[in-house]
Amino acid sequence: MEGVDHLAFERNKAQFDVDEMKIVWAGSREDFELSDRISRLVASDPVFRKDDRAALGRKELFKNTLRKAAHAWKRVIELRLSGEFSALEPEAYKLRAFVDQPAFTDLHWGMFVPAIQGQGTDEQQQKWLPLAYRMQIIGCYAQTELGHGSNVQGLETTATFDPKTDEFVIHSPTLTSSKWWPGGLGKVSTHAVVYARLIIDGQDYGVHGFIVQLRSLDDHLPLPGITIGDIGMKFGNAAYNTMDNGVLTFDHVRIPRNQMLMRVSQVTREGKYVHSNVPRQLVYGTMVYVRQKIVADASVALSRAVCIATRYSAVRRQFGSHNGGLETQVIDYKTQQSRLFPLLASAYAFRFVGEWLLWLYTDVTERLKAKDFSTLPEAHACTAGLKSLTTTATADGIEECRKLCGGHGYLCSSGLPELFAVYVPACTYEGDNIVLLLQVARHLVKTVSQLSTGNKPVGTTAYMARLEQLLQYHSDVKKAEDWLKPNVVLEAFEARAARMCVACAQNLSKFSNPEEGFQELAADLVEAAVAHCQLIVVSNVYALSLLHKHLGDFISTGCIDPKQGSLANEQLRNLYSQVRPNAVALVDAYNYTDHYLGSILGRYDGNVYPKLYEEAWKDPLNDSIVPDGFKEYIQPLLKQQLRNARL
Ligand SMILES: CC/C=C\C/C=C\C/C=C\C/C=C\CCC(=O)SCCNC(=O)CCNC(=O)[C@H](O)C(C)(C)COP(=O)(O)OP(=O)(O)OC[C@H]1O[C@@H](n2cnc3c(N)ncnc32)[C@H](O)[C@@H]1OP(=O)(O)O
Ligand SMILES: Cc1cc2nc3c(=O)[nH]c(=O)nc-3n(C[C@H](O)[C@H](O)[C@H](O)COP(=O)(O)OP(=O)(O)OC[C@H]3O[C@@H](n4cnc5c(N)ncnc54)[C@H](O)[C@@H]3O)c2cc1C
Repeated sequence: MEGVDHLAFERNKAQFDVDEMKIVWAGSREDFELSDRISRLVASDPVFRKDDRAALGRKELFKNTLRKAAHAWKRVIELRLSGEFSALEPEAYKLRAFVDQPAFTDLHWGMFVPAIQGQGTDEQQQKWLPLAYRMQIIGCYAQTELGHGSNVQGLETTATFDPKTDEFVIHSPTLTSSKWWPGGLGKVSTHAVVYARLIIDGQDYGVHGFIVQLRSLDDHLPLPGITIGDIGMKFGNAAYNTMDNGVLTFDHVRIPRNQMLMRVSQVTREGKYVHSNVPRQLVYGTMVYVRQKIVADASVALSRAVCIATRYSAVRRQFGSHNGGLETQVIDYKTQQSRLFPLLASAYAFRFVGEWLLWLYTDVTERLKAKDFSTLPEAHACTAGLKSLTTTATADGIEECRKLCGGHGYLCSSGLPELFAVYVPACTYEGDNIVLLLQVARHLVKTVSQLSTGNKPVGTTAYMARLEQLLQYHSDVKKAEDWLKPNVVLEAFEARAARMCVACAQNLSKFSNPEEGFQELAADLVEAAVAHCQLIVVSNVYALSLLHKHLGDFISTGCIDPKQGSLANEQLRNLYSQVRPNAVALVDAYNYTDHYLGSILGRYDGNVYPKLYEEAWKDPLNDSIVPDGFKEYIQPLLKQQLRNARL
C-alpha cells in the first residue's frame, strides 16, 4: 500500500534517537543539512532518474552520463552552490555523489585537478587550474599502461627533452606502453596528466608527470600524433560502463617544456635536471590523496548495501508460522544476524576511520608545506593499507548483502548487482589491494628492524614500542562480558599484530638476500599487514566479529586460548541481540533517499512485494506478450515436435 510505513513497527523498537544518529553519521549538523538538501534536490530532478539504466545499451548509457554530467554542472552554477571554484566545494562534490553515476568528471575533479595542485609549480597552477575549474578544459589521469599498472617505475612512455626547440617529445615506443584504463580518456578528456619517463641527453630520470593536450578544443578531434579510444565493455551491465576508460598512444607528440609538472623536480632551458630537496615519492601524491578519498567512500558503498539488506531482512519472512500466523522475519535468524550485523558495524567503523584518515592526510599535507616529510611513510602506509582493507571488506560485504536478500537480491531492481559491479574495481584501481598491503608490510618490517637501533615507533605503529610486553601478553578474559572492555579487545589485537610482524621479521632475517626473503614470505607479510590495519579500525561489535573470524591467528600466536575464543563468540551473540531492535533505525540514520539507494528491496516504506511485481512489468521484454523471435525460432520447434508426435 502506498503511503503506509511497513517498517514502522521496526522503527518503534529503536532504543536511541535516530535524528541524533543522523548527525553523527553525517559528521555535523551542517553536513547533515547539506547532504539532506542536495540528495532531495537530485532525487526530485527527472534528468537524474536512474531506474531505467540497467536496460540501456552502451551508447545510450554513455550519452545519458554526458547529459547528467552537463546537467549537474548547470545546477551547480544555477543554484550558486559555491563560490568561484565551484565544483571543488562540498556542495558540488555531494551533488556529483548523489547523482550516483560514474563519469569523466570523477577523474577531472578527483585526479587531474589534484595532480596539478600537488605537483604543479605556482606558475603552472595559475595557468591551468582556472581553466580546469571552469571546465574549459577536461582532464584525466593517464598513468597506467597496457603492460604496467602496479609497477609505476616500469612505465615505458617516454618524454624526451629536445633542447633545440625547448620541448618534450612524448612517445609510445611499444604496444605495451599504450596508456590503458584512464577514466574519461576514451571519449571526453581534452587534456591529461601523462606519466612518462623523462629522458635528457640519453639519460633516464624516471617517471614524471606532464600536462598534454589530447583533443582539439574546437572539434574534439585527437591532435596530430595521438591515437585514442575506449577500451571496451567492463564487468556488469550499466555499472562502470558509464565511464569511458581509454587507450592512448603517442607518436612523437611535442609539448612545451613548461608542461612538465615541476614542483618536485625541474628541467631547465639548458636541459639540466634539478631535483628539489624533497622525496621523489611526492610524484605519487595524487594517489595518496585519492586512496584517502576511497576509504571515505567505502563506508558509503557498504552502508548502502547494508541498508538494503537490513530493511529487506525485516520485511522478508520465511518458516516458523504457527496456526496460520505470520512467518518469522529473516532478520530474527541468528545466522542472518551473524552475517549482517558485523557489516552494519563495519559501515559505521569505516565511516569513523575515514574521518580519522582525512585528519591524518590534512596533517601530512600541512607538514609537507612546511618541508616536514617525517610523517610521509606513515601517511603512505595508512592510506595504502586502509584503502586495501576497506575496499576488500566492502566489495565482499556488498556481495554478502546480495546473498542475504536471497533470490530477489539477484534482480537488478534490488540495486545490489549494480552496486557490486560498480564497486568491485575499487579493489584494483588506485593500487591493487595485495600490492598495497605489501607496501604496508615493508613499513612494518622496517619499523620492527629499527627498534633495536632505539628508533621510537610513532603513529599507528606506536604499539610496537611495547613489544616486550606484547610478546609476553596473554589475555586474562574469564567471562564473556570481559570482551566488552575496549582495552581488552585492543590489547589482543595489538599483541596479535605485533607477534605476526615480529614472526615475519624473524623469518626474513634467515634470508641472506632480504628481497628474496620478502618475495618468499609475501603471503605471511600480507596477513601481518591485514592484522595491523584491522588494529587501526577495531571497535566493539566489529572487533569481536573480526576476532571470531580470525580466531586462528589469535590462538596460534598465543594471545588468547580456545576457551577465551568461545567467550568472545558468546559475547558476540549477546551483542547481536542488542543490535536487533535497533537495526532498522541504525540504517535509517544514513538518511539515504530511495532515489540514491536505487533498490526496491531497500525502500524506506518496506513496500517491497507490490513494487517488485510492478517493476517486473516494466522490463522491455514485457513490452510484447509474444516475444520477438517467436516466429523464427520457437514456432518451428513447436511445429516440429507436433510433427514428431504425430509420427
Ligand atoms: C569526485 C571524485 C573524487 C575523488 C575520487 C574518489 C574516488 C576515486 C574514484 C574513482 C577512481 C578511479 C580510478 C582510479 C584511478 C587509478 O587507478 S590511477 C592509477 C593508480 N595506480 C596505482 O595505484 C599504482 C600502484 N603502484 C604504486 O603506487 C607504486 O608503484 C608502488 C607503491 C606499488 C611501488 O612503487 P615504487 O616506486 O616501486 O616503490 P618502492 O620501491 O616499493 O618504494 C620506494 C619507497 O617509496 C615509498 N612509497 C611508495 N609509494 C609512496 C607514496 N604514494 N607516498 C609516499 N611514499 C611512497 C615506499 O614506501 C618506499 O619507501 P622506503 O622508505 O621503503 O624506501
Ligand atoms: C575501473 C578502473 C579504472 C581505472 N582508472 C584508471 C585511471 O583513471 N588512470 C590510470 O592511470 N589507471 C587507472 N586504472 C588502472 C589501475 O590503477 C591498475 O589496473 C591498478 O593499479 C592495478 O594494476 P595492474 O592492472 O597492472 O595489475 P597487475 O599488477 O598486473 O596485477 C595482476 C595480479 O598480480 C598481482 N601482483 C602484481 N604485482 C605484484 C607483486 N609485486 N607482488 C605480488 N603480487 C603482485 C596482483 O595482486 C594481481 O593479483 C583503472 C583500473 C580500473 C579497473
